[in-house]
Amino acid sequence: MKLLSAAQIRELDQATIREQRTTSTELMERAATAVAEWLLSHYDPHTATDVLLLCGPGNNGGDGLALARLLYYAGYAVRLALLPAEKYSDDYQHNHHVLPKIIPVQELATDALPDIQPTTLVIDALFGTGLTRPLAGLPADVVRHLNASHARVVAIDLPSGLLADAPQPDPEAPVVRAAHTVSFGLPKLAFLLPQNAEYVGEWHLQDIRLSQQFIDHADTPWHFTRYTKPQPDGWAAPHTVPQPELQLPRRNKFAYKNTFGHALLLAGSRGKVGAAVLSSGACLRGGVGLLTVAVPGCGYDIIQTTRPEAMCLADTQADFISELPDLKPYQAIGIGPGLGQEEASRAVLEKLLREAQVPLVIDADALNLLGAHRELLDLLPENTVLTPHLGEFARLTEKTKDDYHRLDLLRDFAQRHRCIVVLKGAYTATAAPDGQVYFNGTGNPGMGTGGSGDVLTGLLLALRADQRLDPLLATRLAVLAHGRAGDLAAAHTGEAGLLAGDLVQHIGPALRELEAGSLG
Ligand SMILES: NC(=O)C1=CN([C@@H]2O[C@H](COP(=O)(O)OP(=O)(O)OC[C@H]3O[C@@H](n4cnc5c(N)ncnc54)[C@H](OP(=O)(O)O)[C@@H]3O)[C@@H](O)[C@H]2O)[C@@H](O)CC1
Ligand SMILES: Nc1ncnc2c1ncn2[C@@H]1O[C@H](COP(=O)(O)OP(=O)(O)O)[C@@H](O)[C@H]1O
Ligand SMILES: [K+]
Repeated sequence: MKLLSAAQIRELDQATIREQRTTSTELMERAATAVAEWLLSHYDPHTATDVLLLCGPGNNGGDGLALARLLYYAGYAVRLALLPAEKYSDDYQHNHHVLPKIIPVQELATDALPDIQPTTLVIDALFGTGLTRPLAGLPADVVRHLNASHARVVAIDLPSGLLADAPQPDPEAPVVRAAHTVSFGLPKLAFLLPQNAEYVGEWHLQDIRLSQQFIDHADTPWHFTRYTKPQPDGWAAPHTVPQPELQLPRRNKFAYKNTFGHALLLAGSRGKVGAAVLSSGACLRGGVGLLTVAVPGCGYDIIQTTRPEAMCLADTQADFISELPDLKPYQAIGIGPGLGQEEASRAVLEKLLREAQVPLVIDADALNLLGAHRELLDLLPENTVLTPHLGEFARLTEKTKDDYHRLDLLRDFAQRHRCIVVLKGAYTATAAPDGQVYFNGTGNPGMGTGGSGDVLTGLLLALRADQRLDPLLATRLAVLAHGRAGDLAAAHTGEAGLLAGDLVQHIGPALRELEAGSLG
């Protein structure tokens, strides 16, 4: 699904109204109803006995007013605190007019801030996508007061004070710290960045039937991929995004192992042969036709014992890789997990970049070697896949000012070097050579454990060797399936107990789901 800018979201609202011959008032009612439904399924009116709605003067505040009415009729004890302003949006005024008179309303002032107890459920409807400047004066006082209360906050659309698509111009200005953000239709770029996690909390999307036609035609470099469980009868909600062609093709009855390719993995050094074990396991479970693992001498027996399905080439050096095998047999080559940064291994990497005629996957120490020898970047063959985590990415580029700056660097790097960069993290961002960026919605914090990245490299290598998949599809599928394997594994082990080896065990089921699954 696409991520749109604040300006595009405003146009989307207008397009929806035009296309569906509805009114902005009706659209606001849909939005408020969607939030009310979410609240009803998360907070029982009998236990949420004090619900305070903070409303600003625009349509976000209008959502809050409409929601107050709906919650009142649903049996919640609601009260309102309104920001005074010179002008209010039309729909705000409408919803103010139709508010049941019985709901207590307070006008906010610096010396009249609302009573907020830790047990109060606060709905933040101060500002949404219409924020034009950092919060100051009374709105800032209200937000500071709210944040100091430690009450549970549910933000409508966006935590107030946060921009949907850009860094905060004034880092000192306050932003609401929400436990939950309930947003409409599409996620916002701001939700996916670690620097905003403390404000956004958990985010949730509610469908309000925004114009699919507008979304389909909207121009944006940002995309979000999540896994949604297929409905039993193949039914998909009408206003989820059209199903992108992000499925693993089923295996043809007469497919032979050549179809799935012969991969070469160069991995491991003394003390880090485990990385080669994990990565090769993932490659095999990823469905590769044949796998050869090149390891230093010390890794030979280990690979032969733990991965009988793979062939193994032992380097003449015992502790690190110093030789590049003959590349002719292979359809894809991966290098990096546990490699170490010996000069001889750097030379192998350079030779590989100069000689390889097939897809490459570059990870871990191979990335660190590229960072330390930037002249090698000019040798990267087109569509090479690089899989840095944040630290490796900083070594490849520069120290970043904030998450938005990092995204700029990411797009720039992929475009300049004509390669695919998988920037790993909670919402792994895959940048394509054309500057498009795909955030991944699968995975969990249990995957923050040694070896998880090695597993991704192996899986990616398998899908890059698969002759049926193009480079970007293979990469996006691998990232999606890797996270999904993490989610399936965590269902058994819990997040804390998750090991990278568990990811390997769940790659098969994750890929099987993607064969039949639907994605949005
Ligand atoms: N459109 C639709 O049909 C639908 C929209 N929906 C909802 O509308 C929301 C967007 O509404 P919106 O565009 O009215 O903007 P909103 O976030 O309420 O803020 C604008 C107001 O705040 C003011 N203001 C801004 N910055 C300020 C500051 N720092 N300090 C003080 N004031 C500041 C600004 O005043 P001004 O800048 O003119 O001074 C203006 O009065 C969106 O997030 C979603 O919740 C849903 O109902 C679905 C249907
Ligand atoms: N909080 C999280 N949510 C989702 N995925 C995560 C999270 N933390 C880590 N991961 C995933 O786990 C993997 C960790 O990779 P990496 O940092 O290279 O680990 P290692 O070097 O130990 O193999 C990446 O694919 C990353 O996206
Ligand atoms: K808000």
